[in-house]
Amino acid sequence: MRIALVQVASPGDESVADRRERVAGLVRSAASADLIVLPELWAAGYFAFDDYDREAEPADGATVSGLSELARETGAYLHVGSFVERRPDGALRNTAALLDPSGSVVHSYSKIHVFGYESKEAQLLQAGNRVATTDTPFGTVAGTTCYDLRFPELWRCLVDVGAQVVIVPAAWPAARLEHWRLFTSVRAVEEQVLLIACNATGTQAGVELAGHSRVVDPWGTVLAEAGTTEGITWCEADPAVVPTVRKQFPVLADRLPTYTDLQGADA
Ligand SMILES: O=C(O)CCC(=O)C(=O)O
Repeated sequence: MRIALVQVASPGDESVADRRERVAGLVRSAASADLIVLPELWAAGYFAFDDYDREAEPADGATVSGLSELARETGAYLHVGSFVERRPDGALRNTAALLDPSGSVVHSYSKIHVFGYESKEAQLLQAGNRVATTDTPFGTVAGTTCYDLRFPELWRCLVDVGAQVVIVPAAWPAARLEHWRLFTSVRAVEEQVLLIACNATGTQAGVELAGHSRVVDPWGTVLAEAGTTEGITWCEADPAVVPTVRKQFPVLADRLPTYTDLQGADA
């Protein structure tokens, strides 16, 4: 499969309408991909906390409907990154969606671990509380978002529900680039998944984003890694690598049924 990671900058002096048009151009130039992936909250800008309420949209709002047309036009699976979703009850969430080539939403995920360190996300957004998978021609796909990378329990849960490919939109700061590299590699190896992570780049509200979008296979091979500029990073990946590695090195099968029994006194 041919993957296009579309690394986007969201400068504060650009209107959201202009950004949507610019990103549409980038997505069009990735039309030969089987899967196109965008970063976390690229339209509003992750660090533009004061704009979240104004830019919030319903699940079928400007981000999903605009990109749904582009999925049809390009004939690719298109991961919209994430957007500030206004739920029917008024709550706001950081929601990601995957569109199939007909433009239909086939997977959606609201970020479970909202981020509170030097971030207002945890104050402003409601945490999601569900994981799910969807079957695609390139395997069983699940999503998580950015900070979720730090929580192995969540990633194990994705494996338990059948994930083979995990798509991760992010707005990970440059200050912790080495953590980004470590976690994307470790989660791919630990969970034996094909991990496709698209990060934001540029500077937002004085915070420099790391870029370095990555694709890592279950053996830990980095199939692609972007630099820090905005644009498309291409990657060829063979989704069969997941069942192959899981069969040849069946570490997931060696998990104990439960680990809670290990706590406390020696038995
Ligand atoms: O965990 C980190 O260091 C970055 C997390 C983050 O920026 C996010 O979740 O948007």
